[in-house]
Amino acid sequence: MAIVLGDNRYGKAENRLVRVDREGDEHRITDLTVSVSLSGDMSDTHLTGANDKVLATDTQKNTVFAFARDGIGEIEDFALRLARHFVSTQESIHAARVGIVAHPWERLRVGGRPAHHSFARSGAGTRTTRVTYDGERAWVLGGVEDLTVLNSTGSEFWGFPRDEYTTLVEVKDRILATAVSATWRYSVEEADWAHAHETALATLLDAFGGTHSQSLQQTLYAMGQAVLEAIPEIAEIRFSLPNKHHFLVDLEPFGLDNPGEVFYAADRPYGLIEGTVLRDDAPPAGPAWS
Ligand SMILES: O=c1[nH]c(=O)c2[nH]c(=O)[nH]c2[nH]1
Repeated sequence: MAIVLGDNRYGKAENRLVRVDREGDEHRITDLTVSVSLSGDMSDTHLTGANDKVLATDTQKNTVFAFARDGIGEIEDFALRLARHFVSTQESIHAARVGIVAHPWERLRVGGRPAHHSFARSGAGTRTTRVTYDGERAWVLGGVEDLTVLNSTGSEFWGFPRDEYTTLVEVKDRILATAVSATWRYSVEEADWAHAHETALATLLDAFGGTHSQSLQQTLYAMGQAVLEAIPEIAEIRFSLPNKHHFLVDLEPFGLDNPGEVFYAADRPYGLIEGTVLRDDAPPAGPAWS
């Protein structure tokens, strides 16, 4: 028996980067969390402690900030620039993964007008990307996290199996709420990323609101199908959807009825509905998800 080094990668995770772009008095904020992860010829550092092939994670962090000096642009492009840089400048680095989460800020209104330099953190979903580059080609993921949505009707759940442990009552009208985490895989290395993201987001929301749902699973598929139909450059989309249960409160002990108006919004446990929707002729994902 021999013991060998398996897969490994290393990098600087969660670099918090804020850039202010100024056009006269008017400012724009880009607020990112950037994670870098590199892999390659890293046997020596693990086996002998020789670090001559290890681009320090501190250098990786500095590179993120230095690259931001000349502008960030779309997060997908920023991630591509960084990933290509690490692989093309360091012989020992064979692959780079750069993940970015963009934290949204909304311009405040001050004195009834859009403020020049005042913002509030907005809560409507967080844009994400992850780029993997192997020296030859790049794989680009886009996505959204924490997009909390709710339908106050138009949702049913019934017809499920009943066994000795089943207490859930069948319903033809319920609240359906979730915090959408979706990650989609582009089949291209270049695109109008901003437009694709906006379209994906608008399509997701439209499908969520527009689907009369028999289950969150059905809504998941409807959202995925709509995104793939709307954006030819997206090959595959993966969802993680917590079912944010809203239970009708029993008001009978207080001598009151509850005609579907008062709910307890449960925190946990929650159903977790996960699934992938993809084109049957989708190109191979390569290392995109790994
Ligand atoms: O949309 C739903 N899917 C389920 O699988 C499920 N299971 C459950 O208890 N409630 C729900 N709702």
